[in-house]
Amino acid sequence: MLSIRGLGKAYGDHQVLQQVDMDLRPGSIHGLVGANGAGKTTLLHCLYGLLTDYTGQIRETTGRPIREHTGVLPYEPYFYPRLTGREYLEFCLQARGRLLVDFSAWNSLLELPLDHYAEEYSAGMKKKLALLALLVQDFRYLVLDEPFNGLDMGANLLLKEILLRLRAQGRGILLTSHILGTLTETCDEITLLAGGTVQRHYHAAEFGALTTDLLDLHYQEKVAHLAQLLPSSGPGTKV
Ligand SMILES: Nc1ncnc2c1ncn2[C@@H]1O[C@H](COP(=O)(O)OP(=O)(O)OP(=O)(O)O)[C@@H](O)[C@H]1O
Repeated sequence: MLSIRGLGKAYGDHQVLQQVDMDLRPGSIHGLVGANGAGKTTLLHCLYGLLTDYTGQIRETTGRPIREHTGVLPYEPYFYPRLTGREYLEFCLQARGRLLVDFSAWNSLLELPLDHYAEEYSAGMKKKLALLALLVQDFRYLVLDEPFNGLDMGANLLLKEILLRLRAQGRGILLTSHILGTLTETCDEITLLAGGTVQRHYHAAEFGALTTDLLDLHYQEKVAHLAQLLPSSGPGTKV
């Protein structure tokens, strides 16, 4: 299990995370939600070791090195210029000292033009390529930053199915998303980050409360304010 205890991270004077506790269990899908700027990506970067200047403790409870056993899907995957999709996949495997594999079976699902330059892919295709690089490797944990974002509807459904099957195989998956329905359909538990800390952990039976908690009083105040800015009987309203 990946265990996060008392995690704190600041950028200069800006304390983004404080006293965050969270677990990622093998064989489970854990969603991380929170408003823009709540610190979700920062938490994922601490977990994977892309950021190291944090306080608190992040460890794999059986002592496995986290990086070696964890695959990460960044929010905006980066691709080197002049590298085809296939070369990118080969690069990912070689960088981890893994044997090259045949990508065709997986790619028959994602249907990418692997011999074209990756930097020329559309945003959704880039996300699929970065996903493909994870799927052809055998990770115990997957950390996915907005994996559904940018994918077409078919790919979204397929990704949901892939995640459920990876979970059934015992993988632990941590993902962020702003699409509540997708999260509640796939996750076993969801953590809500607010004000830099965990506002609440929800188990599946409690997901109903999540919508209410997200659309809190603050949101109701904004809707009331919007009604003043855009009154229903505006200048263009026919009478
Ligand atoms: N490299 C950085 N330097 C300074 N501040 C940063 C840096 N990266 C993020 N931040 C700040 O940290 C806070 C949390 O950012 P983060 O990207 O973790 O949020 P998030 O929850 O992933 O947001 P979103 O839902 O918009 O993706 C924000 O206030 C952001 O401005």
